[in-house]
Amino acid sequence: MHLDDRVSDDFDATDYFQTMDVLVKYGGGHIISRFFSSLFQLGVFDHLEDGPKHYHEIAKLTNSNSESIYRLMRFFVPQGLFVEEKPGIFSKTKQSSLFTKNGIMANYMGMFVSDSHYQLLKTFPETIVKGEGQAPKAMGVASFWDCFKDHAFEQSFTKCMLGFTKTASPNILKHIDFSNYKTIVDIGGSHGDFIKEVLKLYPTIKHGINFDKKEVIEKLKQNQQGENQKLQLVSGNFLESVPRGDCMILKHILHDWSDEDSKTILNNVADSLEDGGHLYIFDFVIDPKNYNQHTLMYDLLMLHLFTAKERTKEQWLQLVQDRFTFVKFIHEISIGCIVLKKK
Ligand SMILES: C[S@@+](CC[C@H](N)C(=O)[O-])C[C@H]1O[C@@H](n2cnc3c(N)ncnc32)[C@H](O)[C@@H]1O
Repeated sequence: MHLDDRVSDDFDATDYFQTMDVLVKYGGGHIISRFFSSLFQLGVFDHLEDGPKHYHEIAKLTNSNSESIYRLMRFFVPQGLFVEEKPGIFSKTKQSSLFTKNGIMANYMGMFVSDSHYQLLKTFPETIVKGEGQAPKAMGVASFWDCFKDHAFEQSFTKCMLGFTKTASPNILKHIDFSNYKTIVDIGGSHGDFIKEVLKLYPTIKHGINFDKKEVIEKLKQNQQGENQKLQLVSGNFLESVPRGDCMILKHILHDWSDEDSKTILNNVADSLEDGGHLYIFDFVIDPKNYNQHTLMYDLLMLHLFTAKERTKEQWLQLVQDRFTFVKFIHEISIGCIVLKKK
């Protein structure tokens, strides 16, 4: 090796591990993803639910090689997925329970590690070159939402969103008081889980409307007989109109849409919002002084899927200013929350 081929002389152990971190996390993300999905496929998370177990027992239960399963589980201890309580004895954590076969994140996880998701990202470099999302091209559709014509896809997406909501709802409900509203409308409410939680917590709310695309609402109607009498399932297109209410929710909606389409949605919301009512937008807020990598990952995913984006505080304020007055950001809400009043 020539001397010039080496990194500089002050490249020390810290630099070495930082480089390896970058390599493993970004270059080798797919490697770790396969490790993780193996745990999921073998049902390792499920087997820890009823108490800590020695890896020999996990190996028996999953029909696996003892030493291999030990090494796989050990890999995820630093990530906080398991605790190795005593040598060879592993216990579950808050995180591992979410990834059991019926766990809240199981569907999300299933989608992330599926071959079709890998396929979907093959066109990502083209997205960057063109500045327009090429995921629909990789999926063979004109727009991502066309995939909903395939019921299996729609169901799997809806279950993913349910996982997202289940993890975010407790934090949202802790920081917002919905008690003064009469009619709450969840626009693009998908599975309807969020509005059901709100109705359960606030018996004074008279009416809840879960509004979404026809494909989503029809499926919900088939499965939800005899549920909450106050909950109405309404189908439609939020680019055309939305139902009336004094509390409007847009949760993980506007980050799927360009500024132009978002303004159309916001106009329709303003037209249907009762005087004195509020709009709650739940979407990430990019803080350039404190970047959050999770938010920035979704920003790129939104670009790839929808030619859309996550927004900074300033971008949000500019987007809503034609029809809404800014009330506040609720910073305690992990997924971001902007509260607005109609102008
Ligand atoms: C990213 S999901 C968010 C779901 C839900 N709000 C949540 O946070 O879990 C976007 C939702 O918007 C719905 N959607 C997409 N286009 C729509 C349209 N034109 N009219 C009504 N709903 C639409 C989708 O069916 C989907 O349920």
